Amino acid sequence: MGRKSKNKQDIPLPVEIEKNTGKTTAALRNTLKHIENNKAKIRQLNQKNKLAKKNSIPPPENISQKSPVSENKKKNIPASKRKASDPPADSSPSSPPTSTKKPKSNSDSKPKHEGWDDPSIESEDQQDSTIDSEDFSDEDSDSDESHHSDDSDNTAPQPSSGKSEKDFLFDLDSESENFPENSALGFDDEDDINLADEFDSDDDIADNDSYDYNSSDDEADNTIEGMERKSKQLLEIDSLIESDSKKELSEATLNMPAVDGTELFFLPTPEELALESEGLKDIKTVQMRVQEVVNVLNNFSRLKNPINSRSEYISQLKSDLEFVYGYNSFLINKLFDIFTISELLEFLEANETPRPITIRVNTLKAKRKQVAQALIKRGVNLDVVAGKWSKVGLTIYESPVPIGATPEYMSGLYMIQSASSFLPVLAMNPLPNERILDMSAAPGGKSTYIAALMQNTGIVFVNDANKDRTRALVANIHRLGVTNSVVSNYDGREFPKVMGGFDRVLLDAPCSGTGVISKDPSVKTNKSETDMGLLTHLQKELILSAIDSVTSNPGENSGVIIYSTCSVTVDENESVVNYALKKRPNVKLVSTGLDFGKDGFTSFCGNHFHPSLSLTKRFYPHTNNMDGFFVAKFQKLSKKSISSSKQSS
Ligand SMILES: C[S@@+](CC[C@H](N)C(=O)[O-])C[C@H]1O[C@@H](n2cnc3c(N)ncnc32)[C@H](O)[C@@H]1O
Repeated sequence: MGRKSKNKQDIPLPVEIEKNTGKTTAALRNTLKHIENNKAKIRQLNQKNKLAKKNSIPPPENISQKSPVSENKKKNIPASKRKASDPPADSSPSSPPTSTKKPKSNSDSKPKHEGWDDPSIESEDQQDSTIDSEDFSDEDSDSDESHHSDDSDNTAPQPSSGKSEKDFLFDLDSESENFPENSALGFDDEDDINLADEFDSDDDIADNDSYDYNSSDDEADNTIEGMERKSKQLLEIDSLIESDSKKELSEATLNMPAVDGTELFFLPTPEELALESEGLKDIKTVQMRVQEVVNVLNNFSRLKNPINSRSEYISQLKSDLEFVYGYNSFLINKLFDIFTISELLEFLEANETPRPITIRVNTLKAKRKQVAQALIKRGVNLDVVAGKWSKVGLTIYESPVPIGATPEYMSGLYMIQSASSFLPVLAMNPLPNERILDMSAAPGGKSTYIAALMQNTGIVFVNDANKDRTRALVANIHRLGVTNSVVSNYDGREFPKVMGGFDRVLLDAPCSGTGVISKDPSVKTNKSETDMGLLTHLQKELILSAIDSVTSNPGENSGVIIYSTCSVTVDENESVVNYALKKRPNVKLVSTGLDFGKDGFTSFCGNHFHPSLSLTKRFYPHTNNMDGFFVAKFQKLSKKSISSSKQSS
């Protein structure tokens, strides 16, 4: 992972550069140094060649095409786009050697990282090249100068000694043929290394390449084959220089300071990522990287680096979050769309710790105070549910006895139920003597609450498509003393054909469970795009059935449909509700009456929902310390109000 340090430059930069682009100077300095090392080696060979060679044999025309130098010039590659190994456009045998410390023209750019298109960086590059030419004096300048004249144009070079551009290809001659036998670059003797710091600009690559165009080793080397071979070697050297330079540039940038001098963070290199993908991934390192990347993304204009784009940081963050928290990329992407980065981290963290256990006192059998006292006597540490929004909830902090096996539990004085699952029932506001449907009811936490609020009057149809789950439903109904319920086992989509005319319907829909990950961590990985598609399709069908099951001529306070999920995804919530609004113009959204939680999205990822979606509510583990939940409340319009609204429009 890339760490960073303060800029240790000892050469004062012009104020503008320090302020705006000083961050790249260290990188460029290192890159230049590297290039100069290589150039020094090339130059040394040329000098050896010069001594050894007397004759000049002009090369055949076609061979020049293979030179990277002439290739770039032919293509007229702008300086700012050239690679580290490319010579500047004005580099030619007639260019002045940088050892003269002559300020370079703007076109005389340093090697640049591809994609650095920030103008501020470019200007720094230019500045830096001047600094570097002072930094790294060229003791060979005399000999070099004899081959150059001042050249500020960007056109094809004109050799001062009357040789054509093609001639510049033949400067390494016989010694260059020995490269492969030595080190990676073909140079390994110590003298070469000592020469490394003597050159001052990448112009010299071209200069050196073209240096000894007169030389020839022997006749064989002046054949087309020999020249081609040499050309090939040049290309290989160029490519080695380029790859090494890029690597060094990337390493050097790790030491760059931010604009304001604070430390910069850089993403891992491809090599580091490759190691990680082979299993060498350390959780602590990745956790630290998550923090660093979040910090950069939250202060991007200040802490951005010139190498990586915002989307690269984000994709690294996503992959790191998947690793640290164990999510699949499908879900991480979904969550990224919902939350800001900081909020996402809070959400993911909250999912790592269980929510407090809550119980709902069954008011059909007891009062909250009685249950609280009975449990306290058993050593249970509890309190009323925070926020005063519930009169029946107790939060259990600690219990020396299993809270699902106390005599109070067995006798139906309470139900173990997450605080968030009280909410749809409160929003529904069931009244005594009503006719109510709980379309997907098992195991019955909400339906038994509905029955309690109705004081066991009226009738509650409790339905679930899963027969096995209806057993738990029946057991809870018995335990809690519910006597106004009928249990059924239909696919909810069969309503209202099975029966209709309800005052209120609850659709606590089957969902992905992304709000209850702390209870069921398998949710982190068990859903794919396809699963989500199938699920939302079912949810849409069920909500239309729920709407259609409500009486078509409701009273002013009835005709209510509650849609809820224990998921936080927009696909399962706002999108489903918006779909229902479109498909059923006889319903509207009304306030849930819940005065906390976040308003639902009215637009999301470029999609615009009906503005009334703001009346829906979202609840999150990290903000409400309860399971993630979504609640929407529809009201069916009476025939009368539909016809009057038609008339007015
Ligand atoms: C979130 S759970 C309901 C929890 C319940 N409301 C409670 O408070 O205890 C969703 C339920 O929907 C049921 N279900 C799934 N598909 C269904 C369908 N097509 N029709 C009716 N119920 C369905 C599942 O069996 C599951 O019990």
